[in-house]
Amino acid sequence: MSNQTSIPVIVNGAAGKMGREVIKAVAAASDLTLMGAIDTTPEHQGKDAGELAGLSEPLEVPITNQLEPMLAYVAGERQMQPGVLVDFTHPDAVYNNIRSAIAYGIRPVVGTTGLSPAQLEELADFAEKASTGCLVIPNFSIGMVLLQEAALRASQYFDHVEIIELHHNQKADAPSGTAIQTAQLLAEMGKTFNTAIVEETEKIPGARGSLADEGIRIHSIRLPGLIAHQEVIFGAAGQIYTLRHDTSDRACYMPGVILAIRKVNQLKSLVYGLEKIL
Ligand SMILES: NC(=O)C1=CN([C@@H]2O[C@H](COP(=O)(O)OP(=O)(O)OC[C@H]3O[C@@H](n4cnc5c(N)ncnc54)[C@H](OP(=O)(O)O)[C@@H]3O)[C@@H](O)[C@H]2O)C=CC1
Ligand SMILES: O=C(O)C1=N[C@H](C(=O)O)C[C@H](O)C1
Repeated sequence: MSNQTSIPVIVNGAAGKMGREVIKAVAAASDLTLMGAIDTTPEHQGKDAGELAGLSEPLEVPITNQLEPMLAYVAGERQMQPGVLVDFTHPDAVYNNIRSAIAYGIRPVVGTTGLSPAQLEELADFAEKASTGCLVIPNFSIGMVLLQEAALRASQYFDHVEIIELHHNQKADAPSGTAIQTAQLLAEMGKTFNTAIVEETEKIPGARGSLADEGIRIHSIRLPGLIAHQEVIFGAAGQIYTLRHDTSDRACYMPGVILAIRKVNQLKSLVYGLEKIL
């Protein structure tokens, strides 16, 4: 692959659980070039990103905490395609990371969850004005897209639905970005779910989970031993219809991440959700 057709990629959160998977996936893709590996963890500064990710050979890309200089460096690289920032960091950091990338003309591919609706709106405005593509994808696995499609079909026939999301206990945000997106998609079907037939009293606050739009409830479970799992449970007289997705390895997200890196340069604004680019 010549430099002109190669896409330069910066991975932010490169020392994290997802970042390490992304480093391996980018290294294995012949049309992508890993230019930078950013992470704020002090003990990983200067380590080779490939070795940290478990590759047998070093990639000669050291982990650094210098995001802005790296964005500037890749933005100045005229012999390659426009650069892409893949972000798997932390809900507190992701908004500023996306703004910085767009300001440098680097296209963000964002897996980090926890952006508020107001932040997403602001970022969409910012990307639009800069005419820069940006992908925000709450879940990169094809299985989740299919689950959500099935849930939308089921919601045409069922008026009662609750979501349970189950994750490892290192997760910072709740509910998960995926559960929020699933509830949003269902709420957009134009009906109200779960009309109460009794007056409920929560004896312990939170017992009935969180209430999203259109009456949809989300329950969040955090336990060691879990990775990422979601159930959408529909109920009607005499029947229960359950949709479930289980993640057993973070490799499941990588085809979606690589597709997003390849597609984001064709966009001129912010796009939310993997289903929009399949
Ligand atoms: N969209 C999707 O399909 C998926 C999304 N996710 C989301 O991705 C995010 C990351 O998940 P995961 O990899 O499991 O988390 P990890 O905590 O394992 O990794 C995050 C890494 O980012 C580092 N970091 C934190 N803040 C910054 C910052 N400001 N700049 C650079 N690096 C930073 C962390 O360092 P330190 O630990 O020292 O803070 C850590 O090394 C979460 O929001 C998660 O919900 C996860 C899986 C799939
Ligand atoms: O933190 C995680 O692990 C995951 N986060 C994303 C989310 O919040 O939906 C995607 C997936 O569930 C894994």
